[in-house]
Amino acid sequence: MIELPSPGRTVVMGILNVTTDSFSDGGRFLDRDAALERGLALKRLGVDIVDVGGESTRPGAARVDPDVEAGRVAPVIADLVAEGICVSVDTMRASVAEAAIGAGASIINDVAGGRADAAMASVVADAGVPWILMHWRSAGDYVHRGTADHYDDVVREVRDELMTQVDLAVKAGVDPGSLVLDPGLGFAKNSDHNWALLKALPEFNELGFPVLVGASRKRFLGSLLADADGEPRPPAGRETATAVVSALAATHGAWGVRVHDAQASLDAIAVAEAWTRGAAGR
Ligand SMILES: Nc1nc2ncc(COP(=O)(O)O)nc2c(=O)[nH]1
Repeated sequence: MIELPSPGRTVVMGILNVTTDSFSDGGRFLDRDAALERGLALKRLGVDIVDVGGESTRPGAARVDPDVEAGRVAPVIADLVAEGICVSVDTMRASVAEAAIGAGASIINDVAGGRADAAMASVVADAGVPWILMHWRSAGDYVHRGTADHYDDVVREVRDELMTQVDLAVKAGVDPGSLVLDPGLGFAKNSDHNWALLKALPEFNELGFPVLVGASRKRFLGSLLADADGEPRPPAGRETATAVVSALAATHGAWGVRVHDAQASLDAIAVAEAWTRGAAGR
C-alpha cells in the first residue's frame, strides 16, 4: 500500500496541467520539457505532490481521447518520478490511471470519484495507491459543468454522496485507508455552494478521511473580488484569495490543498500553522 504524504502540515499539491485549454494555465506545459521544468520548479518550492492532468475539466472543455490523455501525462509523470517527485494523476479514466501508475504515479486524483469509469476502483485496488474521490454529481458532464446542480442542502448532499462513493470503492476492494475526499469546489456548484462547503470543512473532516481543498484561482473567488462594475477578478488576480483559502483550510484541518501558485500557499500555511501553535518552530 503506497502511503499518502504526511509532512506534519497541510499537504500542498502543485498543479501541472498538460493540456491545451485549462482555465488558467492551458497550453503552457503541453511541451514535455516545459512540463518537467514546471514540476522541478514546484519541487524546489517545496510542494509535497505534483498533480499532473492531461484533460481540462473547465466548463465546456472538449473531451480528450483517452490515448491522447495518457500520451500527455505518462511521459511527464515518468520524468518527474525519475527526479524523486511524488506525482498524482488527475484523470477520470481507468486506462489513463493505469498508464500513469505504470509511469510511476503514486496517487489517483479522480474528479469523478469513480463515477465516470466503473473500472477505476479495480485499477486503484490492484495497484494499492491512494485515491482522491472528488465530488462532481454530474461527473463527466462537461456541457453542464458550468451550470450549478440543484441542492436543498449542499453540505449534507455532498457529504452523503461522497460517502456513497466511499462505499462503492470499499465494496470494490479499495482500502478505505487509501481514500481522500474532496468536495469538488466549482464542479456544477455555484459560489454559495462553494462557500457553504468550505465553511463545513470540519464536518467533512469528521467523516474520518483526509480532505483535499481545490479552490485555486476558481471563478467563485473571482466573483467575490469583483470590481465596482461587477466584473469578476481575472484568474491571475486570485492568488491572494487562494492563499487565504489555503491558510484557512490548514487552520480548519484540511489534509491538503491543490494550488497553482505553490509558494503563496506554502507561505500561507506556514503562517497559519505558526499562529495555531503560538510559536515559530514546529
Ligand atoms: N481533486 C481535485 N482535482 C481537481 N482537478 C481540476 C480542477 C479544476 O481546476 P484546474 O483546471 O485549475 O486544474 N479542480 C480540482 C479540484 O478542485 N479537486
